[in-house]
Amino acid sequence: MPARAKHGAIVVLNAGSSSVKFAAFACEPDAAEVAERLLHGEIDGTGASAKLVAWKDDGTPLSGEDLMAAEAKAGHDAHALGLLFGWLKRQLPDHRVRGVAHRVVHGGERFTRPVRVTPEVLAQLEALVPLAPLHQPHNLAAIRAIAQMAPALPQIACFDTAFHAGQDWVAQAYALPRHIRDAGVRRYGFHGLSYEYIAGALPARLGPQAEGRIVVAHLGNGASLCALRARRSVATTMGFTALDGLVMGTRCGSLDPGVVLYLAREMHLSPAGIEKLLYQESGLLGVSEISSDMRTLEDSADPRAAAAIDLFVHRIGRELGSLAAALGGIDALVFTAGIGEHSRTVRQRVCEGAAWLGLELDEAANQAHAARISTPGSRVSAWVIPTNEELMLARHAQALLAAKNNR
Ligand SMILES: Nc1ncnc2c1ncn2[C@@H]1O[C@H](COP(=O)(O)OP(=O)(O)O)[C@@H](O)[C@H]1O
Ligand SMILES: CC(=O)OP(=O)(O)O
Ligand SMILES: [Mg+2]
Repeated sequence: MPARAKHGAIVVLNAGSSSVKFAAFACEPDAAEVAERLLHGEIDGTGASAKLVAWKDDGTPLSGEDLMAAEAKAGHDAHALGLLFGWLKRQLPDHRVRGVAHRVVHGGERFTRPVRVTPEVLAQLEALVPLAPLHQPHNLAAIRAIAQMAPALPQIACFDTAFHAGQDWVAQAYALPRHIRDAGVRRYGFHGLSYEYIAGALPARLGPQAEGRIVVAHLGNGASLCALRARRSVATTMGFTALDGLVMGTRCGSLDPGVVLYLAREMHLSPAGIEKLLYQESGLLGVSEISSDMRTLEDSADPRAAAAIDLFVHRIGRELGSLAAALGGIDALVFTAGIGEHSRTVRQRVCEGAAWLGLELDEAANQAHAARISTPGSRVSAWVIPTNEELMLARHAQALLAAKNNR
């Protein structure tokens, strides 16, 4: 029997700090755009508490023994990702997987656009592991696991840092000696795939205002703000690493560098101990001593949970003022990612704190998770736009593969 002609598909993997999101999109070799999403899912959490869920795009839940095994191996583990990839391929019997796109958090100075992964590229990305210890090792482990299973399959790395690469020098520089800057120590910024997706989604929602002065609040387990002018990144709260800026699930956000010196000299913490403290034991978890998860904190009656949320909201307000200053004013505020899309309380408190900027919250719209949550008369509009990093990954991979085909 002649083999059936197969459609093309692109698989995408988005390994964040608290989850691995995955999806497959249909796309033909020369098409300008990816077609429909075929399936999607998520491994939420790591270790014993990891939960793995997947759905076809019509909403039908998917399951399978490999998926359960991947769950048992817990999330970021390379073997689990290998199992997951094998399972994904079997879910797509009518499709030939043409490529796998990965979110890679740090691209450093060199990678400012998506790139096909080669052994040389992988080595360069490896050197950036110290700059993104919560993410980069998992991103690269996934690439390696799939390369072992399917050595000829194109893998495409898409960078969280790339969207910010065009910022002005002043937005990127630290006031450190020049030779330190020349060694690559500067602000990079992250969550770029999310901001790029939102920038693309703005015109349909905001009309001409989309080209104005906009702050996007990506509030997930990692959290940052990005100032957009004409839909380009002008400034952002994360810096050299994804530690800077806002309070996050387990990360401290902005910190006087004198604290790091004090921890080392006076409290005798090693570099590894400081890294663990700042990346994994601080933020909402460190302040509340309860959880890094906003849902758990919002459900808790413990005053320490309330204090952690207070600090989270306070820091957003301060950083929002800073980005509004960088933009010379603000026309719109957009909420996205896990907390931004789902937490009415956080959105309400952030918007109330931004009243001085001219933002008036529409409480009913906020309660209803409406797309626009500011009043019609509000000078600054406020929005909730679900992000879609996975679609951005698929689009980048498709563009890169199509460019290769057409050469
Ligand atoms: N309904 C909800 N209410 C409040 N917070 C929520 C809700 N759903 C998800 N979150 C929060 O979103 C965060 C995870 O965001 P997400 O963007 O998925 O994370 P990641 O950075 O791993 O991609 C967690 O703090 C989680 O508690
Ligand atoms: C860069 C970053 O913090 O990513 P995430 O929010 O997915 O952890
Ligand atoms: Mg994320």
